[in-house]
Amino acid sequence: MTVSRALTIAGSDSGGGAGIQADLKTFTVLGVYGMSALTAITAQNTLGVHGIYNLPLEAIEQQIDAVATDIGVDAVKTGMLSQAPIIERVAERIKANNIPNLVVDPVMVAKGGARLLEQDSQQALIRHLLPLATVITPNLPEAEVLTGRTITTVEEMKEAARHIHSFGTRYVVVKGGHLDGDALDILFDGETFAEFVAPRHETKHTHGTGCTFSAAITSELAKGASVHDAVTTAKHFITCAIQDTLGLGQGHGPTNHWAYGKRQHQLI
Ligand SMILES: Nc1ncnc2c1ncn2[C@@H]1O[C@H](COP(=O)(O)OP(=O)(O)OP(=O)(O)O)[C@@H](O)[C@H]1O
Ligand SMILES: Cc1ncc(COP(=O)(O)O)c(N)n1
Repeated sequence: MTVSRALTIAGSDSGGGAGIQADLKTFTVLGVYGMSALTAITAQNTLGVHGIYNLPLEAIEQQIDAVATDIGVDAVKTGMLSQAPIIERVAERIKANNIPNLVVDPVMVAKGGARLLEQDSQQALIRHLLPLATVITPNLPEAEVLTGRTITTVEEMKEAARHIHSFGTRYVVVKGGHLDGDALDILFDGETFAEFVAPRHETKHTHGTGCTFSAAITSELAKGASVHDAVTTAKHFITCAIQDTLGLGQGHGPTNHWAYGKRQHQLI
């Protein structure tokens, strides 16, 4: 039996809705063997982030090298990388281990408002990580930071995708979760745009949607899918996960990682 292998390089969310935990759940549901390299431990629940503890660069490097040199990695995603030295070290180890199919989720601020990427480190993402990336998946506030422009329309999302593509990333997905109306995401491959639309579901339980979406893209790339097909599956996965809410916690609760599998099962 051949198994596809995916690695997440991200922070731990003790509440289980975002970060490493969301990624590993997504990998498992999509039938991919999941591995992790932790960059930080957060004390977090649905009400917010209560503490952030970055791991030493040495520990981050050893985790990436350990899995890459033995088990192998078919696709990798990055999530919370909170400081420029962490970004630089992660980029260096991805390159040194020749890890293919890099999906960058440029996590900057948690839903509750806590800063997960230091402001003076944003340029390091552009300089060190984006040129290595197959796909980058900014939400609107992240796309605004990366481009220095305000984004309020689909046309402006497309302009932002063009701008971000010029940093060297092969594909750009600008997520429209923060706009009003349908949940519309744009995929740009350097020449053409594709749109992925789902009805907006009115819910406060959207903690970790970006992590889950990018982990689903990573899973599909690990299995050999094209970027367009990977985004199609990821959109379906996250739409199911948002619609079939678990209602956990007193604040922004997690999405439902089982929902996509349940839906597929019902279709059989
Ligand atoms: N209320 C909603 N209903 C349906 N789809 C949504 C909703 N909110 C977000 N989405 C979709 O979820 C995916 C993630 O987008 P979003 O903009 O929420 O990412 P994000 O802000 O990075 O998430 P997070 O910061 O929570 O990790 C996108 O495909 C987006 O269109
Ligand atoms: C460890 C970690 N990684 C990523 C997020 C972003 O998710 P959200 O924006 O939904 O809070 C988070 N809160 N925690």
